[in-house]
Amino acid sequence: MIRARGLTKTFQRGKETVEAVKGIDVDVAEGELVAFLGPNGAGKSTTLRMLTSLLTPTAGTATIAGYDVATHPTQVRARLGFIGQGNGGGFSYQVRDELFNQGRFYGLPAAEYRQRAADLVDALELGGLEKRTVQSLSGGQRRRLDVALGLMNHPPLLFLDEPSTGLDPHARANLWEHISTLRERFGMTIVLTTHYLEEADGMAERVVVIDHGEIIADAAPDVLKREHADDVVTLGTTPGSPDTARRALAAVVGDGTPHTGTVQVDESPDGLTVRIATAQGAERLPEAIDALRGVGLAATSATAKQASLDDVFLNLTGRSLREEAA
Ligand SMILES: Nc1ncnc2c1ncn2[C@@H]1O[C@H](COP(=O)(O)OP(=O)(O)OP(=O)(O)O)[C@@H](O)[C@H]1O
Repeated sequence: MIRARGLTKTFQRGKETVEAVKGIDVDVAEGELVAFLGPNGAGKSTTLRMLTSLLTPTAGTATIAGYDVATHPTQVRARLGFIGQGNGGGFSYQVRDELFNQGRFYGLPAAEYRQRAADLVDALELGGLEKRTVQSLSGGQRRRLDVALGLMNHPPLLFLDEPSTGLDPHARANLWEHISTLRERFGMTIVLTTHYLEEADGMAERVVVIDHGEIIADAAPDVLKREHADDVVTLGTTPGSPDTARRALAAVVGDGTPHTGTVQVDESPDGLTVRIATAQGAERLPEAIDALRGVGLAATSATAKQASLDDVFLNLTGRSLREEAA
């Protein structure tokens, strides 16, 4: 559905040249739900705007359903819906008129745009709001209207630029539920940008991590976490020798090479605190407790923290996405 090679965009800001996107290669297959994740200014929006033909690439190529974005923008636009950051429609218009206007814009006959508007009002739970003005809607309702507007032409491909920014957690969860339903109902390919880690983790099948205009990782969230981050198991034990604990755990955790895990033991008068960074931490926890018991150390507390996409970003860049997004 999407194929980009060496996609590049530079902007001139006064005398300074900003390399917003530096030669991105990316493919998106039909039916995929892909999240572009990265901090502010990473180049996510610029990439999306090139893929939607809104911005001409400085170098490289991108095709949508086989049509080049630079040479065939009309064919490209006919196949996609684009929901930018904070569209909102005309504030003083009624919801229903906004939807109808969008249908007219795409040249649909009246019977058809009325039917589509009714379907989308139903799918996005905008029922009862049709006669309200856009400005009177809540943030979440307005975002759902944005999505409905983007879907009036029944695009096989939908781009959403930061769909949930500014929404409270409840409205975000609700919007996601609607996006999933729409995807099942209309079988769309969806590409979105976000800087919410949990959102990319929970909702996307594939995450493309972008930093400083480059793709630094591209895989399913679970694969990214397995390959680039460790779970952390923390155990408290009764007092004893840190060296004994370390030796006992080496058999469980491995030799400290990447992906086999590392063990750190701190001693205090109350006992030992053991920190094990390893893949599949929760599964290793019982083994670790058994190994310690075998050398006379009883566990007094135990937690297993799963690796997150923030750990992935931190390990790849040395920076926390959580702090940058805050
Ligand atoms: N029209 C423009 N003129 C000059 N610089 C621009 C322009 N548009 C974007 N940039 C710069 O390009 C870089 C990438 O911006 P972009 O908006 O693509 O990032 P982003 O990852 O989408 O960030 P955000 O999450 O804040 O939307 C930034 O340094 C930005 O300041």
